[in-house]
Amino acid sequence: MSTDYREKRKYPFVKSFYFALRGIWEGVKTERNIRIHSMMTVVVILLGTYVSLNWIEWLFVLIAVTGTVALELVNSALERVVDLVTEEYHPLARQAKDMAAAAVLLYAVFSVIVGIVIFLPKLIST
Ligand SMILES: Nc1ncnc2c1ncn2[C@@H]1O[C@H](COP(=O)(O)OP(=O)(O)OP(=O)(O)O)[C@@H](O)[C@H]1O
Repeated sequence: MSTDYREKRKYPFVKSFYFALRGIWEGVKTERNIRIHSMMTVVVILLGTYVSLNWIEWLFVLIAVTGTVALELVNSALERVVDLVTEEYHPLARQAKDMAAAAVLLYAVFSVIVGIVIFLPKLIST
């Protein structure tokens, strides 16, 4: 990659927005976990509407679901960067991928706890 390319790389805001949307689309297209979490996001939003969450509950639920998908995207981006740097086995590559996966796992546990705390009492009482 030449320095020249970096100097020219000043895109307007709308174009940067387009790149981000393209990143979401690439993630959904190529990563099974992102597809699963995106579908779960839709299900959770429908369920939240059905049980009439209040605004604080919505806030927690949205932080949980959007955070999970966002972290999955970062994890997938990091996997690609690692694969770009090396296709050989390398302890640092392993650590980088394992740590990124661990971040997703931790956040997924938080999301499940949020889901249980908010939805379980409502579903039991309906
Ligand atoms: N170049 C590498 N060097 C060392 N270990 C690696 C390397 N690439 C992958 N690994 C190990 O294999 C694991 C799985 O890596 P991989 O790239 O297949 O991701 P993944 O978790 O299967 O991703 P996904 O299923 O989300 O696509 C990593 O967490 C890491 O422990």
